[in-house]
Amino acid sequence: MASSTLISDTEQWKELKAHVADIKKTHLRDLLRDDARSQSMTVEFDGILLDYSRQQATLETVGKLFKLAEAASLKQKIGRMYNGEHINSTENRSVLHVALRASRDAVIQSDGKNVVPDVWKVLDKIKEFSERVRSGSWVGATGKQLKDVVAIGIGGSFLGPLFVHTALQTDPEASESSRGRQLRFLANVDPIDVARNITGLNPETTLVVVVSKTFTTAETMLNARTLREWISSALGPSAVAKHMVAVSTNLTLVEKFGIDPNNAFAFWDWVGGRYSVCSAVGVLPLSIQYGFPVIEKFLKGASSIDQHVHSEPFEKNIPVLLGLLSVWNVSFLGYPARAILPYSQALEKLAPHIQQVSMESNGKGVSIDGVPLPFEAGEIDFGEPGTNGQHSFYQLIHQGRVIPCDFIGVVKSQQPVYLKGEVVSNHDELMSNFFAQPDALAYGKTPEQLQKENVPPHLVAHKTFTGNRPSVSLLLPSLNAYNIGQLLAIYEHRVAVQGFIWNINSFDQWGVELGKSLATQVRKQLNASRTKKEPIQGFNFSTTTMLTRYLQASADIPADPPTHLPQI
Ligand SMILES: O=P(O)(O)OC[C@H]1O[C@](O)(CO)[C@@H](O)[C@@H]1O
Repeated sequence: MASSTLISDTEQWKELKAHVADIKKTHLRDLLRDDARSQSMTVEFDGILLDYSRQQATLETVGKLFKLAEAASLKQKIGRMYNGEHINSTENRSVLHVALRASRDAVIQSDGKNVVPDVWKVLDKIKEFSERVRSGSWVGATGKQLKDVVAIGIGGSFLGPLFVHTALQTDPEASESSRGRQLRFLANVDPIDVARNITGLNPETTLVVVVSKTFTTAETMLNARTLREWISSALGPSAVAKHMVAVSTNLTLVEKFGIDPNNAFAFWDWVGGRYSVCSAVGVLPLSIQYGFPVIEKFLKGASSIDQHVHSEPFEKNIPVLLGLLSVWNVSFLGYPARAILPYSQALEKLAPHIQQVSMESNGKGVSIDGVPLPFEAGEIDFGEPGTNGQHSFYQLIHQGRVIPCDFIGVVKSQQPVYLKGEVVSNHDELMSNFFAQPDALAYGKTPEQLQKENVPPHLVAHKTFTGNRPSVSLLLPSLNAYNIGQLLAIYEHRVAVQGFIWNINSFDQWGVELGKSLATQVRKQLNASRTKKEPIQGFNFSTTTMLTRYLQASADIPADPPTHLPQI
């Protein structure tokens, strides 16, 4: 496909469009009778089992999707990513998060330079620094050990590390190695988030890690200044050197902020924010919390999937299959959302993280060449761990709108519980639901079945489940650092695959800029109105009314208040 051609203009896309009518005639209830079909829709790699037999798809559909992948030059695009070409064309950058978890001897080029030695230089520095903090050879300004870490960052500088931290917290090895330590995340510029983060912490024993790719993000920088004040008002300004470190691509601004460049951990413009958890963004705070050896396992898990995506034929390639099926669901079957449903409480932050990875990457309206898309790209991602979600939004998924679901299960619980006399273990109870829900969605329940059960006629319609609702199931052997890395990389690559098929740029995010610049105008107005009583100017009636009310109702706040930090 020539780069300026819309994928929707290709024969392969049109064939899939025409094929939708064939699929609409089928029901998963019938498709699932064909064991040979189901068997060929099961793929295993490195301990992970993917079953996509509950997709509204036949083997013919999958064949057509592979042809679409060919038309979209998917293999070549994946290759171009791994070769360090500037596939993020609107920012003129390579996209090389795979280099962040490559082995020490790998060679991955960006702009003619092997970037792997730079990656390992930073990883070695993190290993050394995290060991010093953990062992107490790096202490705070008053000589006390730094037991607690507050990581300040937002978006990609927050969600990925929070996901991995939450997933590791209950892993036996990780929880053992983090005994006596706390890791907190300060993301929102809301001062309540500051209050929540510093409550119960002592500046003397706290290390603040400021994480920002650009080191200009308004929320992060204000939070960084706030915690700098928290430290220096308690321990004196010179304490900042011992209590604040940074992760950024912009080391000049780090130094300007007052953080010693020796205590800064670099990453590079070829790492997108939402793909940065495997850089110092995630590896530094997580290594301080859990120790570098645990986090190295996480990187190895992600690397295993990186190699799989790059080399495995599409028929057996888990992220490619998942990506193609998502394109099928969104662009052909017209399902705009996707539910991420991990049957593991440890994965409670997976959906929020993937929400950014997916929606910031693929929520685009034009092709990579700037041509408006005549089809919808991207999807609405949301989710909750099972079984909690079952008692919340599953009603809509079962009887309301059709939402393709990702069911993620784990064979061995991080924290098994067995109670003598119970029918099954607590984890088996959880997993009973993991196995049941996909079939409930696929098969549904017919009026005939209900009548046989003597359901009163006036309730039959209410109790009918139409079924034919698609899902995929992913079964992980366990949930240790390695598996968490695998899961992360599966989702990262799946999202990229979708973008490659849609021929959009999944690696820029211009859509976040407009709101930011309007907030700058409001910030200026608030300052001018509070300090110089300047009238509100340049806003429409609605915003002017709201701003007026806000300023009038908070007129008791002094124009130049003294520094005040949360007191709870
Ligand atoms: O790491 P930074 O530069 O502070 O950016 C934080 C986040 O802000 C965004 O630019 C969106 O506003 C994300 O893409 C990014 O992850």
